[in-house]
Amino acid sequence: MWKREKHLEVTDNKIKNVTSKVLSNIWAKLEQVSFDFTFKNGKTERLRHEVYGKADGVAVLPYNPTTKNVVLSKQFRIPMYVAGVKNGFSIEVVGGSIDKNESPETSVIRETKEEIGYSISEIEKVSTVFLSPGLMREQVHLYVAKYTDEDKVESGGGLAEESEEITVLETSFDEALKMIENQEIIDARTIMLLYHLKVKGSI
Ligand SMILES: Nc1nc2c(ncn2[C@@H]2O[C@H](COP(=O)(O)OP(=O)(O)O[C@H]3O[C@H](CO)[C@@H](O)[C@H](O)[C@@H]3O)[C@@H](O)[C@H]2O)c(=O)[nH]1
Ligand SMILES: [Mg+2]
Repeated sequence: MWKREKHLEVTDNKIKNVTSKVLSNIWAKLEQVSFDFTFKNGKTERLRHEVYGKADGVAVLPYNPTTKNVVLSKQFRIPMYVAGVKNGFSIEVVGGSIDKNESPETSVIRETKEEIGYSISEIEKVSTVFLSPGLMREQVHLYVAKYTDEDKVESGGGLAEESEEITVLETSFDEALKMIENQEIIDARTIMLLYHLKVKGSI
């Protein structure tokens, strides 16, 4: 199982007496964490902060170096809708929450088949990132993966039993980059992975 090396030495003397109270635990857990924080001037204060999260997540950008295409997905995102953005429809990389007892790699392969119908095997790790460090404890493992047309084995579209309705969107890499510039793509994971391919010159 993936584990980030913890840098406890940095915070050892600054943070003490960490306690947590669960405020809500329906889909994910919302905790109120209390802790003693010692400021640079030596003063210590008891602080409280809300932290939200479920499991960690994965996201993957499949790319085809021969056709210079990438495969994205389009789906309704209620948090975006509530924020008043783009009618709530978001163009994104494949991704989701890691199931219990699943490795990030197995999760990437499962989500790719469920959401866009591709069977991928050559996955390449890019990074593990926090998307909203002031709110979320979730860490998202980011990947890119080469695919060919032969890897399309199912229609995709997401799981009906999870009320998912996903449109598969195969598009040229250049077109995807333009969609970042014109704000059609505003999901951070998607922007990171498209720019990763560009910087590395992988496509
Ligand atoms: N987030 C969320 N999802 C819910 C809820 N109730 C049901 N779901 C359903 O659970 C499924 C989750 O699908 P995934 O593919 O696993 O996740 P995702 O929504 O694509 O991924 C996003 O949310 C994950 C947490 O749920 C994150 O781990 C991931 O990084 C990303 O932000 C979706 O069909 C979603 O509608 C809820 O209260 N909250
Ligand atoms: Mg998903």
